[in-house]
Amino acid sequence: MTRLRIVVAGAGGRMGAANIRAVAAHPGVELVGALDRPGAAALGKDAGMLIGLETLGVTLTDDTEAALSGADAIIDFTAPAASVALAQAAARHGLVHIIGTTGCSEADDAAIAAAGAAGARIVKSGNFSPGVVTLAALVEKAARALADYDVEVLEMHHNQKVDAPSGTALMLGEAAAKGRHIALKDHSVRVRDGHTGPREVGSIGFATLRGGNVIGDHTVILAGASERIELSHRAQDRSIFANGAVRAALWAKAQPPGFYSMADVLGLND
Ligand SMILES: NC(=O)C1=CN([C@@H]2O[C@H](COP(=O)(O)OP(=O)(O)OC[C@H]3O[C@@H](n4cnc5c(N)ncnc54)[C@H](OP(=O)(O)O)[C@@H]3O)[C@@H](O)[C@H]2O)C=CC1
Ligand SMILES: O=C(O)C1=N[C@H](C(=O)O)C[C@H](O)C1
Repeated sequence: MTRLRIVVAGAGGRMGAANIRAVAAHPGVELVGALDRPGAAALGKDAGMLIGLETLGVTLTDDTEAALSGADAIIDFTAPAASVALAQAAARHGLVHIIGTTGCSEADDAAIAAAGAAGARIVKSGNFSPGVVTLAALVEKAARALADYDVEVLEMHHNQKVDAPSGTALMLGEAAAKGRHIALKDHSVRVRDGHTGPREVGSIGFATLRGGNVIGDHTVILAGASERIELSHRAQDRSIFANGAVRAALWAKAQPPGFYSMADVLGLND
């Protein structure tokens, strides 16, 4: 059987290493390219060296067009501007584009969705762990069933994370909002400081913690008058995200061009 030919973008980053490792270990895919930004320290190195393996024969480059020639799919955990540019390249080349990048603006998301309409097969998720995607489905149900409970989303990540709230926290907030048939953007409280007054009824609150090397902890609290439900996920290794991304790439190859979620990959929307 032909293997899916994958380019890892952001190859010199934390998730880049996890993605190279996951691609190298999966029998159904092969690494054919490794991209990083112009000027990145890892350019010119072999991708295998970044993960302490033998050489893989793939050198990190900043030449997107060269890296994508002969590829079927991009796994991209980078930064919003890079993901928008790669989505447009994926549309031009008719590629699968798996996007884990968080912190995208509404305009970034619109440009990425447009690339899906223009020929790319895009799967974008704030979290590629099947456990988190399942948690989101549970949160949606709980928020619907406990319609008058206060929903708060708490997240903690390592001290190098640059965006807040995390993509996962926003995904869980969206799930709660969906359960309540409301738009998250009209009901979210992303920061509290000073004399805030009492909590607004029906709002969905976010709290962000940063420290150490925490990979990613998320808890959704549903607080009622006399009880509190807490739905939590703790990531113990970045391989859960990388393996989910490889799974999404293999799934997306068999789909028509478009914009998909990890819930689609897991069949939760069937
Ligand atoms: N959806 C999910 O399941 C997960 C999502 N993430 C998200 O993935 C993203 C990356 O996380 P992480 O690996 O920890 O971050 P890192 O900073 O370790 O890695 C990001 C990589 O992307 C590169 N990069 C940055 N800007 C550009 C650009 N404009 N063009 C090309 N490459 C670029 C960086 O290069 P340089 O270092 O040289 O700047 C670096 O190699 C974040 O948005 C994070 O939130 C993380 C884990 C799971
Ligand atoms: O930046 C990270 O590290 C992570 N980012 C994603 C997010 O923003 O939710 C996923 C995971 O929690 C790790």
